[in-house]
Amino acid sequence: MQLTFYKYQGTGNDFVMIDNRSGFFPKDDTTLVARLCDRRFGIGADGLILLEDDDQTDFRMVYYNSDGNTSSMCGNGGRCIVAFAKSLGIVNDNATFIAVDGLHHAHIAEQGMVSLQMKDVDTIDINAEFVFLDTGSPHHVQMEDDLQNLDVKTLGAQIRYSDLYGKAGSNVNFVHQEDQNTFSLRTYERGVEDETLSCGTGATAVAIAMHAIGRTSSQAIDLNVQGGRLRVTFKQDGKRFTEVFLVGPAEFVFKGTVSC
Ligand SMILES: N[C@@H](CCC[C@H](N)C(=O)O)C(=O)O
Repeated sequence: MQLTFYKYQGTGNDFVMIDNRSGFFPKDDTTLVARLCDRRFGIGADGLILLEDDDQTDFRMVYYNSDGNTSSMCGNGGRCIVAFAKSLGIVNDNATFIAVDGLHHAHIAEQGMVSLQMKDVDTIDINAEFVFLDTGSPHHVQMEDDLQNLDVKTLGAQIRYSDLYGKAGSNVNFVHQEDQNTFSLRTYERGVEDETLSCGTGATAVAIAMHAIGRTSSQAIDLNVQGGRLRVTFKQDGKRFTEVFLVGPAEFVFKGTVSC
């Protein structure tokens, strides 16, 4: 089969995008997805995303990690698929789509910045050493003094596979506070099993966690990730975080065909 694909990236979190409105893609072929995402034997990406038709919304997002398995929500991928849908003429500057964690609204602003509404968060597990919360995907968040010299792959894997998270595992974020409303983070991603240059649900989790533990009182938080900068805004209603938006760039890289 000759497969046409589009490569997108959002702050360095990169994705193979496929227009599957015709339903041609073999969705259960884990080996194929993993091979397409492989950086040596395939196109190379942190994940693969199918854009599909949906009856109620503009489109459906189906997300796979680079290990070939479908997973929970991908925030950067959600921003990238909105840019992809616009390039296909499916949406203009506003989009509504369905993903594994439910309905999402998004807006494309000037210079291609995509603002994506994330799910509300009302359960935050605060511990002495870390915070755990689900922003569409599960995230462990812990503070670090020396973020730049941290062995994120080794430490992240230890936490991801620890008894804390059992079989399901978790994504793991290491955070350093820069100023009142700016944090730097590095993320180990489940399903990629490595550090990625950015994780959108991770940045969202860090922003909400830092507010929840009193590190900031701001409701507009800047996040330095390895591949750029993201912003997360939200409203707080008691223990519930609502109107959560993840904002950042989403860029087309190249289009190609591959035989598979
Ligand atoms: N890169 C993503 C997160 C993708 C899902 C994650 N790897 C998981 O399986 O939990 C993002 O931008 O949110």
